[in-house]
Amino acid sequence: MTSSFPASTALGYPRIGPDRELKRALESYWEGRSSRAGLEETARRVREDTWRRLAALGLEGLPSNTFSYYDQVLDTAVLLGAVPARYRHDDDLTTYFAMARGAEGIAPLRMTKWFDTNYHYIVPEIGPDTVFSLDAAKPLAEVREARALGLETRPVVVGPVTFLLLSQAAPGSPDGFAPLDRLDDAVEVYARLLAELAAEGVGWVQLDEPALVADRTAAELAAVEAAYGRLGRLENRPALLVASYFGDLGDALPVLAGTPVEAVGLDLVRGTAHGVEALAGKTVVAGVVSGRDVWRTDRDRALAMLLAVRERAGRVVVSTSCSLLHVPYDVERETGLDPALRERLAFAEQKVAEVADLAALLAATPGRHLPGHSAPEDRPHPSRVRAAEGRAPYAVRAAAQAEHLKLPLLPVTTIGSFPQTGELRRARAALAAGEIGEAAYESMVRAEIEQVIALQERLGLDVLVHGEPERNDMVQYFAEHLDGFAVTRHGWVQSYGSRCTRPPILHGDVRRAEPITVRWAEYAQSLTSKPVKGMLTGPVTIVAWSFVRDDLPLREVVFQVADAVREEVGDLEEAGIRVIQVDEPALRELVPLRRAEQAAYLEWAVEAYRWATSGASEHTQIHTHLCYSDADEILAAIDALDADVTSIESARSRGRVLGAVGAFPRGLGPGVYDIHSPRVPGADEVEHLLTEALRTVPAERLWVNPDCGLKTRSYEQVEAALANVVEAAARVRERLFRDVR
Ligand SMILES: CN1c2c(nc(N)[nH]c2=O)NC[C@@H]1CNc1ccc(C(=O)N[C@@H](CCC(=O)N[C@@H](CCC(=O)N[C@@H](CCC(=O)O)C(=O)O)C(=O)O)C(=O)O)cc1
Ligand SMILES: N[C@@H](CCS)C(=O)O
Ligand SMILES: [Zn+2]
Repeated sequence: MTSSFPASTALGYPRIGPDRELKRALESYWEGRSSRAGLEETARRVREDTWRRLAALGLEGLPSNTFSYYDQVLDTAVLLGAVPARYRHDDDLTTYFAMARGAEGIAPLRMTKWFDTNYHYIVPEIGPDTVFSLDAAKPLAEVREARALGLETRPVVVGPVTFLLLSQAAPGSPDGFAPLDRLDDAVEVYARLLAELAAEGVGWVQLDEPALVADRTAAELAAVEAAYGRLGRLENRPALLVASYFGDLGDALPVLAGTPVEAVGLDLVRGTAHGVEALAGKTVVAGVVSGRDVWRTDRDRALAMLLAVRERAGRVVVSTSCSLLHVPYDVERETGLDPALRERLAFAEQKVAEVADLAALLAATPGRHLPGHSAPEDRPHPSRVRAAEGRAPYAVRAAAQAEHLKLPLLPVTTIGSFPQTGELRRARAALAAGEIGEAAYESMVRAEIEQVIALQERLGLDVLVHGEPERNDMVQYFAEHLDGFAVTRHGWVQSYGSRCTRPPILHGDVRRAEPITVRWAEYAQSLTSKPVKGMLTGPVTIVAWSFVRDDLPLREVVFQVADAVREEVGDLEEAGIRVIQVDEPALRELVPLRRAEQAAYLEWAVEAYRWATSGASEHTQIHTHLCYSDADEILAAIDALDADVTSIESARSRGRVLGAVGAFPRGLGPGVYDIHSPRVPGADEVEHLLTEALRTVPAERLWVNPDCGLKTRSYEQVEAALANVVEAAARVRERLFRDVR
């Protein structure tokens, strides 16, 4: 049955296209500007180019089914037939995109973070009555497509345990039901998938199980044993690689070792080779080339690790630590980077070449340990954490701010960004290409600020924003204005669906040479007597959404950024800005996957935020904003940030969020407008949400705001939605006054 595993592989590859070809094809298809055939042709070309390139780079084991029109978890739900009835449509692609993006009158499935990355997956819904049925069309088609090019591939599918652990219970499921309860039924579909792939002549299949690198209960480990015991004992199946990544397998390693799977993938960058002896007799797919950073691999260190694993476990394959989905395509295109920096960098192409080189080196190294090299250890670092001298107590601040700002009850505000129009993005691209000058671009930004302020005054908002028109991205913009960062021209990484970011590269000591946002905030404030909220990205988020130097502990780097943010807060205050928001949407994202490490992280992350904001006077109102994450899990840390006002995503998961944060002791703005959907909420709906919020949040602490920034929406949607939000707040205020009288 088993052919031996090729000597080198990658667990997955980017799929948006080196020039974001898939993004453009998807958006054009969604907007009705192109046909399904056009989209399929772009997708086929992206896959073909990827396989050909990987083969040309010398990679032996090529992955397939790593392409996706939207998300690999959603693809797995389709593969298993787990499509909720409300999304079903005659056309399979219409069904698929309805789950991802919603359809007329139907909200999409929830979207959340993929482990501790900035990639977002679609959360499947599994209930006691979900009928699983195999739809193997996609993995089979990719195998055949590659074969037509003369290339054999290894289909990659999210494994059953991770799939079910990442799923949510379908609405109406009985209390106590968990999707993992359906393991046996799901595994039967995986069994049928393996049989179909075997019939197709597929030699190896990769089942991804990153959920196994987090703490797992005994019952969950038993599920791993049951699933891979059952799949391993199948008679007619391809050989199985169970791939773990983003950390150490820990207790799950001996469990997997006891199952009949042929290969186990280990992340040897974030994890260790601890316990690898247990895998003797299996193939270890050794992830020594990082899929999470952009640094060149230390060849000696990687080879030492490979030799140590070979000595202790036997068969070793050189691989990436995880899919390369999280890094850009090709550093060679970044001709604008300082050559000294570029030499230190490796994007997906360079990482694949490193894998192939290491495999050749390993094959040519007969010995065991490399003389002079032991398995690498972390270097000790001095720690430098600043203790923020706390601000005045909240009650004192609240009184000072009430006096200073004179805001109405239930103040209405937004999270910062207004729609980023095509015109603005095109102008920025033209500025970068030297087609227009700085002055022309800046006058466009100023005109946009004027319009955004005028719009908010017309609609009757209480705390205004300048709209962030000058920012390409809430992290990249700051990176472009701080020393210690480099930014790329083509380094796009998929964030969700067709949306991408270009994570900056934090390579040196971070320093703010001059104020960054002050002139825009000052200009906006000059146009209105209402308070304009200064808008900054917090230190944890700037670091979380960048590729970060690996020669300093993360907390050191975060504190360097916090210094810069603190200086900016001071300058905004000095310029007369009375409300300052410091966003930390990535606070949850960096929480370590293992519980034992979480408290220490949260402690320094909170301390960094407080350092960034605690220089502000008691009259200055500090806001923070969080989104894209389950705030309930880090509530104590959010509380400890000590911001005067916290806005939080909640329009879609109301009950859960309010249940958790309702008793928050300072200002709270649970989002009342789901900005991820093109839908415009009605005033009645917002009024209902506010009324509901008032059951747990006292009126004097309740704020009214959308879930997140408005940059992905159109002005048409935003104007209509904000008008309804203002109207709803006015109605509720009126009701509150009536009740008092
Ligand atoms: C809040 N979110 C963010 C995350 N990470 C970030 N780094 N930033 C975030 O805001 N993580 C969690 C969430 C994820 N959400 C999003 C939401 C939206 C996007 C998004 O819209 N991305 C844009 C790219 C944005 C950008 O940087 N644009 C540049 C480049 C403009 C451009 O592409 N120009 C074109 C020509 C113009 C044209 O024809 O339109 C070109 O150069 O070819 C800019 O504005 O200057 C996206 O389009 O994907 C991402 C994450
Ligand atoms: N101020 C940012 C936060 C997004 S999380 C925005 O409004 O887009
Ligand atoms: Zn947000």
